[in-house]
Amino acid sequence: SKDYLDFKYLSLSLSLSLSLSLSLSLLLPLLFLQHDTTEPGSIHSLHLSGSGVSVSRSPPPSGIFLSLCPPDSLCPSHLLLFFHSTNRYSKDSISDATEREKKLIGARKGIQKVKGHSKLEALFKHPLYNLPRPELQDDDWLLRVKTNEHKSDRGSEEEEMKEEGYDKVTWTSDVETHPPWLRFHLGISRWELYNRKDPNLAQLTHYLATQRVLGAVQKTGGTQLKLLISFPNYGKALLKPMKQSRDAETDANLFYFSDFERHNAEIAAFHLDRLLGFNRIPPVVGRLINVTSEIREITTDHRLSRTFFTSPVGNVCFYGQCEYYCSTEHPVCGQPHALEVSLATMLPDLAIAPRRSWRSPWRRSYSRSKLAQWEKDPAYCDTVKQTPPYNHGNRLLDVIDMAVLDFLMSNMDRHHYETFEKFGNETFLLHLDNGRAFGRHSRDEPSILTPLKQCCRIYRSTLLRLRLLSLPDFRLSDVMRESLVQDLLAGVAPLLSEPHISALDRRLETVLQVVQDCQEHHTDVIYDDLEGYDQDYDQQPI
Ligand SMILES: Nc1ncnc2c1ncn2[C@@H]1O[C@H](COP(=O)(O)OP(=O)(O)OP(=O)(O)O)[C@@H](O)[C@H]1O
Ligand SMILES: [Mn+2]
Repeated sequence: SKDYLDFKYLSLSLSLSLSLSLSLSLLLPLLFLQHDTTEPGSIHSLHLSGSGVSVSRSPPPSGIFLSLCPPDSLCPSHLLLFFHSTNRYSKDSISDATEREKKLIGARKGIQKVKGHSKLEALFKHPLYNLPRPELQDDDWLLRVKTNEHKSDRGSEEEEMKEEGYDKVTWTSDVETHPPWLRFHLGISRWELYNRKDPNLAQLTHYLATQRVLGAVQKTGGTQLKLLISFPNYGKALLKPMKQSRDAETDANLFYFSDFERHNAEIAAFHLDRLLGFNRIPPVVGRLINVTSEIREITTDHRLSRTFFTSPVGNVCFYGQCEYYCSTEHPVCGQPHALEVSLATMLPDLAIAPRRSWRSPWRRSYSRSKLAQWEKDPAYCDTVKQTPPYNHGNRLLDVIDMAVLDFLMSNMDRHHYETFEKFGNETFLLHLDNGRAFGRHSRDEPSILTPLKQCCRIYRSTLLRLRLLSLPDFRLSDVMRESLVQDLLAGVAPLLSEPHISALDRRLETVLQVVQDCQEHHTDVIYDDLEGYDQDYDQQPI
């Protein structure tokens, strides 16, 4: 029997408008097949076709993946095909982890014992966090392993596969066979980046926090230093280093576009987004990295390695090459080797799952002197409402969700957001790049809420969850504290200082107040996305 992997957009996004034969002759010398022949199910053929690449192999289909390496990755060629036969993500991966990490895991277990009256658990049990999900069709998944194609030439083999359970469900939810990052990719749908209840999420964060670092190179794109880290089993993560102490508040005279990126903001943003019920930020974990053994000694990136030096007090430092803050004056330093970093799960490669980047209508001017249009025109939302894609569907409401998230964490740097091209305009918005959040706790930035204030529109489900989070039993600051403690790095130091955590409650009150003010002056403020569900969510015991 045969299984087909078929990534529709492959040839398109590779810009291989060349003929098939030309593509074949160009690509084949570049192919590196990495296949563990001790595992069952060897590959017996490979097809390049107009619609992409498909692979057929003998059963059981315990795992095949095809990956295209970005230009700035460690791949030895432009195109790599990886074939995961099975379970190379070994369960004893912890044994790879350092002693230090083991200690951290110990610390985390200690924390888990305090369960029983967990506000976080109570929150996630609430019906508002367990809404019926729309049934997903084939094209609602970002990546699908096609098993029903070529049905006619399969015949009885197809039946056989079904009997043995090798249907789509097996491919996408069999937690045993794929490494966690791959299961994460296969779980991305039109409406959310991950399912909060998917047990793979914990495995994915554990994987990021403990797997051996195989490679570290600078990631191009963006303005500040970040590294692309690679792990065994081809997992990858985006690393942002710690640059300033936890308690440092951003200088009030610095413009938002001059602010440093914060590793803990990336981590905290992931937790906050999940607590709001959005699930639109790729999982991010904190980790201590040894800058010498896990970056300097293994990197193949000379532009990076030549920026290493030892500071006057004997710490190993580097600064890399980038537009902002990549100089001797702004070093990233270990103590003497250990450095706190954030590691964000990488989304599927752009060649497999292209994304579209959208300029935010409420983007700041990124100028010291100019105001943006939205700052000058109180009726700005009327213009936005008439402009595609905001004139149709839920896009405006999604931007308002994003503004609420950004206001709570005081992120002024949301110049763009992204969507997966495959899903067109009917899809969730990715909230990437949160490094400039949580800069100041003593001040709120009201202008971040402008989309909500000017449009006076919000999803009912979002509003109800915000109200829930303002109640003592689910208080946002408390669930945030509890959620952040799950990160291994919390064993080193709390990921957010208390003033940042309590600022969340204050800002949440402001959001609710803005909605109330809207309701006093407008009808139609609340968009009822819960219509048709039989439960009365307002009446839930709280
Ligand atoms: N988890 C991720 N997986 C894949 N790509 C990502 C991920 N996070 C960010 N990116 C991509 O990398 C680019 C740069 O990342 P990021 O925006 O965090 O860096 P930055 O230096 O802050 O950028 P900028 O200066 O433009 O704000 C983003 O535009 C995004 O497309
Ligand atoms: Mn940024």
